[in-house]
Amino acid sequence: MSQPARPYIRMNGAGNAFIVVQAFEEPFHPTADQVRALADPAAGLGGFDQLIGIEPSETADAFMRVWNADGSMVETCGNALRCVGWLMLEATDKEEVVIDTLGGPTTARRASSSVPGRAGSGDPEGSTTAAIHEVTVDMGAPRLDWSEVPLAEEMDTRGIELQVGPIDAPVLHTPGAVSMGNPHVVFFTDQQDDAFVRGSGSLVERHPLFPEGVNVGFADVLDRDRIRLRVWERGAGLTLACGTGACAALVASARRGLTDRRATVIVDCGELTINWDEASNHVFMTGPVEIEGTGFLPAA
Ligand SMILES: N[C@H](CCC[C@H](N)C(=O)O)C(=O)O
Repeated sequence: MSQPARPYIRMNGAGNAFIVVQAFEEPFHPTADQVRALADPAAGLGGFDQLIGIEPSETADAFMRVWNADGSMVETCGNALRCVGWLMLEATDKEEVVIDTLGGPTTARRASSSVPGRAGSGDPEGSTTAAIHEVTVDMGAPRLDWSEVPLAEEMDTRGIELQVGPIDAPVLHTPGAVSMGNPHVVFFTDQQDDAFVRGSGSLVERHPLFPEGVNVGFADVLDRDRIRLRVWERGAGLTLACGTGACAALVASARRGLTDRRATVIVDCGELTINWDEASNHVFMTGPVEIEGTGFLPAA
């Protein structure tokens, strides 16, 4: 008998696109090839940046498994933690939920009541067809030692020895390096057009300095509490938002004295509020969650 079709929820976190599969009752372990096939627009899912599985956990309310569109299974995903956090908050009716990942445990709670999304087609202003919810995730402490990012050799992660472009006039240089459970390098630049981000991001993503690859941030610090950020994501390319990337950009900026410990990170499709709390050393990320629709995965 053929397997019953598997339901999914299509969600986004500030534009970062996810297909979310509930795997509490039945395991969900797609191969890398199957993930890539599902990510292909020909699969009819509309493409995604990450595929997300929600699994049972003995130590948390759920375990979140993350696959990039290229099929790689990775440690964590900040925007998806808000989305899964919202689903678990709704399902458990708890004030906060613990979501474990390969990058460590995190905690999610509602940041405020749902706010109206875009007005429905022809509906009067304020009525909505898509509710947008604000969720705060405690992402835990940033990992700042070179060996935790990880880098291939010992360096000061506040500004590592890496440049892109001609040696005498590099277009990018001396980025910060941070792990939020997954590896990030953050360049400080106002060059953020698609071609530049794609060209240099794809170069750095697989640079030998990053043995596990790296997510490449392009941070334009606008003032002490505002950063404009674009990210070339490891295994997914240029995305509309990157939650762990926003956390890494704030931490890297604060470590260089460019911002305070709290800032609004402006991404292509919205804003994330990032607070690197001094007392706990934890990074808190607040941002939107949108449920776009549901469907069934094509047969394997
Ligand atoms: N591409 C990332 C995973 C997704 C991160 C991003 N979508 C986020 O919201 O944090 C990596 O390979 O580490």
